[in-house]
Amino acid sequence: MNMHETITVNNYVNGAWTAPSSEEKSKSINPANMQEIVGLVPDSTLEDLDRAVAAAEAARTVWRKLPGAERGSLLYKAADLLEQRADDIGVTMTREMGKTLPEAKGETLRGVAILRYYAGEGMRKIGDVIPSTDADAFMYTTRSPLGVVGVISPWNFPVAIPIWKIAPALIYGNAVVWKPATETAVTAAKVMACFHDAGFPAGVLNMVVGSGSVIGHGIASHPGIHGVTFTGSNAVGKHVGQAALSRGAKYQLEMGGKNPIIVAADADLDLAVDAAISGGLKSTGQKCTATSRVIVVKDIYESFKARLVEKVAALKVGDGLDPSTWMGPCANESQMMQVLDYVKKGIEEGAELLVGGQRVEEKGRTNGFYVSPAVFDKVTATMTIAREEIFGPVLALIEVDSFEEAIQVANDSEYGLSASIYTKNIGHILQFVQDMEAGLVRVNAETAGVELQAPFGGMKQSSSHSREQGQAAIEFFTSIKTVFIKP
Ligand SMILES: NC(=O)C1=CN([C@@H]2O[C@H](COP(=O)(O)OP(=O)(O)OC[C@H]3O[C@@H](n4cnc5c(N)ncnc54)[C@H](OP(=O)(O)O)[C@@H]3O)[C@@H](O)[C@H]2O)C=CC1
Ligand SMILES: O=C(O)CCC(=O)C(=O)O
Repeated sequence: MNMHETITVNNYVNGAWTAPSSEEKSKSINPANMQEIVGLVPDSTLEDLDRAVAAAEAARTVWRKLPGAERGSLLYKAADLLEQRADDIGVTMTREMGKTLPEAKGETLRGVAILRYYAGEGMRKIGDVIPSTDADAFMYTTRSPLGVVGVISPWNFPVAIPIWKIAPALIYGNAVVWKPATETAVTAAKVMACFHDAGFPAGVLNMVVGSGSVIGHGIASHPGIHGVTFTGSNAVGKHVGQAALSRGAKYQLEMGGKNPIIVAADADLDLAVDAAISGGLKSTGQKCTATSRVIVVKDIYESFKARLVEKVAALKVGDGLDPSTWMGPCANESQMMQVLDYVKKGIEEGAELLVGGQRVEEKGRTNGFYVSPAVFDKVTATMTIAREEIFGPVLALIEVDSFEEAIQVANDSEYGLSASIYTKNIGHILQFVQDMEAGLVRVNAETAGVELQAPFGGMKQSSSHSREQGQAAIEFFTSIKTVFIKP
């Protein structure tokens, strides 16, 4: 396929690519070069959504009654196809939302591994035998799928996040209606094509592309959708949760983070600097698990800061398809403006910008949404850049007097998604693990980078307190049924 072909995206409903009922289309543009149109993306209507929900409703009973191993074999086929197409899908992702090609391809292969993991779930246990007080009775638990599940996914992991929602939904016997982020609808269509070519029965998985306010809201409020799983911003997540709750549907929300890395006095400084950079700036800081608060104990503050600034200043910003690029552009103009606004606010509130934080408009990069990675010094816990999710390449350095103060500052956030510490002190490690209010705590490792076989989710405002991925996913995508049988 020509790398610069403009792709027209359609919906996928009842086993077929389907033109939406509205002719309206928006352009998906390359954030590294806004003149390049990657795709034309439909603005579907509620009529399109209704068709997809009806198709899922019609398909769900036969799908649920298939043996888990048969559902799994289709997921294995989809995984093989995704693997075969990983180069093309990686390039499409980079062109559509800007992350570098190695990251985009790595994410696609992570999608393959997630599909294979959940394919295997079709052969694993779904219940327990529980002794009854009645000696003649047999009591056990089994699991029922929810029915039709709505998946609302964001643009920052356009392959991995939808797959870690769709794959468990399907393997546990649900039918799915998926609304991908408009920003990455072309990538989504290529993922959808893998499921289509794998031969899933019509109606089991449907994709409707359209705006969040129409199709996303439509999914959250649709009486034919029994469960909604969402990843994205806090404001939208809360709205989705409320809409689902008000009609008694199950919901799961994964939202923002303001993730801290604590650098203790005995940390290996080179490793800690690399972790702050990788955790905070890979994917242009556009991860919910991105490091954004770097909390450093005073003894080593100056030497950590000097090493960090030197390395950040040397990072190469550019088109993610260029192999020499370390960090790509922001995913779109509004993300870039959001980052620049936070930089401005940081300066206005008294933080000192040590490096970066500027729009990059040098030769060859005038057409993209490039921002140089930023490091702020003299950040206090009350400043906006220490409290709100920036979702961009900005690190806020916070100096503390002691390890105890570091933990207290790290917990001083409405979010609680991930947190990391660099130290060799076993006492501090144990205290960090115990006291840190976050769903994912990592010791001598960066804040980002979740493993597909482990539960993932946040505390406080970062999630609806449920967990995704690993075997934890079964809790959302099924209901427990307790069975009591007496002869
Ligand atoms: N935690 C995370 O992983 C993510 C966090 N974010 C945060 O959100 C900010 C904004 O990014 P943005 O893409 O706008 O995130 P949103 O929360 O708006 O988007 C996430 C998904 O929700 C959909 N959506 C939007 N509005 C509604 C609605 N009213 N009802 C139901 N669904 C809706 C979007 O559709 P559409 O694409 O059509 O808008 C998209 O599919 C980022 O700067 C970042 O702070 C963003 C992405 C991921
Ligand atoms: O850190 C990761 O690998 C996952 C991040 C994530 O889930 C997100 O940004 O939404």
